[in-house]
Amino acid sequence: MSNIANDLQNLSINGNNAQPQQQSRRSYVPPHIRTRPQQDQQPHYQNQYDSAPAGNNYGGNGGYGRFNDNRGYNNNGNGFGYGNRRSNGPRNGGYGNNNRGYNNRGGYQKTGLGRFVDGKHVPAQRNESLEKELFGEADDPKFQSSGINFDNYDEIPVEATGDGVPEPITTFTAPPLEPLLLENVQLARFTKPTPVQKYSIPIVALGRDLMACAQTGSGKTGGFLFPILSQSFINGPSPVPQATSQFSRRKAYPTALVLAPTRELVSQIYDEAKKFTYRSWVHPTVAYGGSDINAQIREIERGCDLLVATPGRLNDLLERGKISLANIKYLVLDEADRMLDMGFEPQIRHIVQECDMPDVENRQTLLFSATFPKDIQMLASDFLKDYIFLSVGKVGSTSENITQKVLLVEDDEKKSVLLDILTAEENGLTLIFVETKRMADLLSNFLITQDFPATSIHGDRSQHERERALEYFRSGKAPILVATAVAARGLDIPNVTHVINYDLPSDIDDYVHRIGRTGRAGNVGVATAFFNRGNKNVVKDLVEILSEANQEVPSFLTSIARESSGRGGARGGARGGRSASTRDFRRGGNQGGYGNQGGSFGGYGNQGGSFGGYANQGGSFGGYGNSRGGQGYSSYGNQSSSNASWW
Ligand SMILES: Nc1ncnc2c1ncn2[C@@H]1O[C@H](COP(=O)(O)OP(=O)(O)OP(=O)(O)O)[C@@H](O)[C@H]1O
Repeated sequence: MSNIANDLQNLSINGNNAQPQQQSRRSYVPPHIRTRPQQDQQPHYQNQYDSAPAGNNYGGNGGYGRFNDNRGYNNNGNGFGYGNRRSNGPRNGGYGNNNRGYNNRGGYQKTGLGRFVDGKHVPAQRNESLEKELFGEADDPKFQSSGINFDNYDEIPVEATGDGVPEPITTFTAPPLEPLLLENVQLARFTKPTPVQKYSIPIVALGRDLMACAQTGSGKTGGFLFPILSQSFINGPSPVPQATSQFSRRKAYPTALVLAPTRELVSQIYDEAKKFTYRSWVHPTVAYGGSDINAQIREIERGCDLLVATPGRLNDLLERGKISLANIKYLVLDEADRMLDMGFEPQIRHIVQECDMPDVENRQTLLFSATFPKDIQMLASDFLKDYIFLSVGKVGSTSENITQKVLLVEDDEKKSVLLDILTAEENGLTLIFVETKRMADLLSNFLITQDFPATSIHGDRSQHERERALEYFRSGKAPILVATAVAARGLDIPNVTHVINYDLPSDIDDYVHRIGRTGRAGNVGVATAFFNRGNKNVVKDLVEILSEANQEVPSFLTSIARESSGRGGARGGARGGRSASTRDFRRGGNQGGYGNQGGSFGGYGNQGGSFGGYANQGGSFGGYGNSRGGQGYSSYGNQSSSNASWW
C-alpha cells in the first residue's frame, strides 16, 4: 500500500486509534473556536474567570469595537462581565439599561465588532488579517468562486406568489442594502445577486414572511443572511428584557435564529455569517451537538445576536436557561423541508411554539430549501403568516450545471464499476453516497486498500472524526469522501467535480440534494447514479428529474419506468409524486391533487400501498387532516426518525 493510502487508512475509520498519541491527548476544540486569533482568546479567558480588570484597560484595544465606546462597558463602571459577578462587585449596567443590550453583558468583544450608537450603525475599524482570514484572496481554492455559468442563473424563470410581492433588486447597491453589508458582499467578491437573493432582499425588507425554493448551490444562504443582516444593521439591537435574577443576566437574547439539520451545515452557515457581520454590531454564534456545550455556552455569554444552531443542541441550551428567544425578530429554517419532516418537526415545534419566541405575527419567518414537497408546504403554513412563495426554476429541480448520468449496475458489480470510474478521474473531489453507515465504512476501507485516498463521514463517527474527514476532503488530502445522507444537504465544498450515488436514496428529493454538492455557484459538475431494479421506487421521479434538467434519459430507465407505472405499484416521490409538488400549494387549480396528496401521505405512512390505494384514500383535504394525526403520519415519522439514525 502506498504511503498516502497508509496515512488515510489511519485516518479513515475509527481514526481515534490511529491518532498520534500527542494529538489524542489534546482536548477537542470546536472549529469555530479553533481559528480565533490568539489575541482574542486571552483577554476573554481572563475576563471570564479572573476578577475583572478595570474597564478602561480594555478601552485602548483598537479594533475591539465596542470596548472603545464610552457608552459601553466603561461607562457602566463595573469592569467587565463574569469576573465581576463572581466577586460580587456592584453590578450596574444589567439588561435593559440601554438599548445596546449585550454591551452591558459580557466584557469580551470579538475582533471586528462595531456598535450601534444613537440610532446609527458605527462599523469597527478594518482589520487586514481578519479580512484575509474571512474572505481569502481572489482565486484562493479554499473559497468557492463563481463558475462560467453563473450568469445563466438570470435565465431561470422565477415565480413569486402571494399578495403584494415587491419588485426584485437587480444589483447589489446601498440602498436597499445597508452600506456595511454592501462592503462585505464586495469583499466576498459577489458582483451580482443570484435570483433568490434578488427577491429575498426586498421581501424581507418589507417585513414579509417567505418560503423560498431555489436550486442547490444558487445562493440561498445569502438569500437569508443578506436581508436579515441588512435590516439588523439598519435597525440596531432590540432592548433586552430586564433581568429577573442573577442567572437570567447571563442569558443571551439573539435577534435572529437560523436552524439547520446538521452540525457541519450550521458550522458552514456560521462561517458565512462571520463574513457578512464583519465590523458590524451583530455578533454571530454557533451551537451544535457533539462538541463541548460549555465552550459553546461561554461563547454565547460573550454575546449572541445571530444564533445558528441544530435543533437538539438549541433545545438543550433553552432547557439550561442559557438562551431566551424572546427577542427573535427573524427565524430561518434552512433545509426547511428536512426541518419540518417528522424527524425534526416535534423539536422545531417545541422551539418555535412552546418556548418564549414571539408568535408568528410578531416575528418574520423565512423557510429555504431546494425541495418543498407539498405536504411539508402545508405543514409549514403553521409557522408562517401571509407569506410569499418564491420558486426559482421548478420546485425541486436540479441545476443544468450538473451533468447527470445513470448507469445500470447490479449490486455485485458496483465496486468494480466504481474503481473504473475513479481510475479515470483526473482531478477534483469525488463524493460517493451510500445508504448505510456500515457501507460508508466498508467502502472507504475498500478504496483505501485499492490505493485510493478516501475517507468517510457518517453519524457514527465522532464529531472530531467527521470534521477531520471533511477537512481532508476539502483540502484534497483525501479527494474521495464516502458519505451517508449526513453530507447530502447544504455543504458547499469548492471543487467537488463528481457526485456518485453508489446507492440511490429512496426519496428523490434526497437525490436532488446529494447531486447538488457539485455544480454550485455556476460551476459545472457530474453526477453518476448506479441504478438497478432495487431502485424501482424512484424510477419515475428520476426520469422526470432528468427530463426537466434536459439530461439524457437512458432507454433502460424509460422502460423500467413504463413497466413500473404499468403495474401501478412502484411510484416515486413517496409523498405525492413530483408533479404534485412543483409549485406553491396554495395556488388553485389542483384541489383534486391536494386531496390526493392527503391520501398519499397516509399511504406513505403505511409504507408503500399501491398507487390504486393512494387514489382511494385521497380525494379530500380531510384525508390529509386524518393522516396527520393518525396512523399514516406516525409511520412516516418513524421512517424519518430512523433516517436520522442511519445517516
Ligand atoms: N451573489 C453571489 N455571487 C457569487 N457567488 C455567490 C453568490 N451568492 C452565493 N454565492 C456562492 O455560491 C455558493 C453556493 O451558495 P449556497 O451555499 O448559499 O447555496 P444554496 O443555494 O444554499 O445551496 P444548497 O441548496 O446546497 O444548500 C457559495 O459558495 C456562495 O459563496
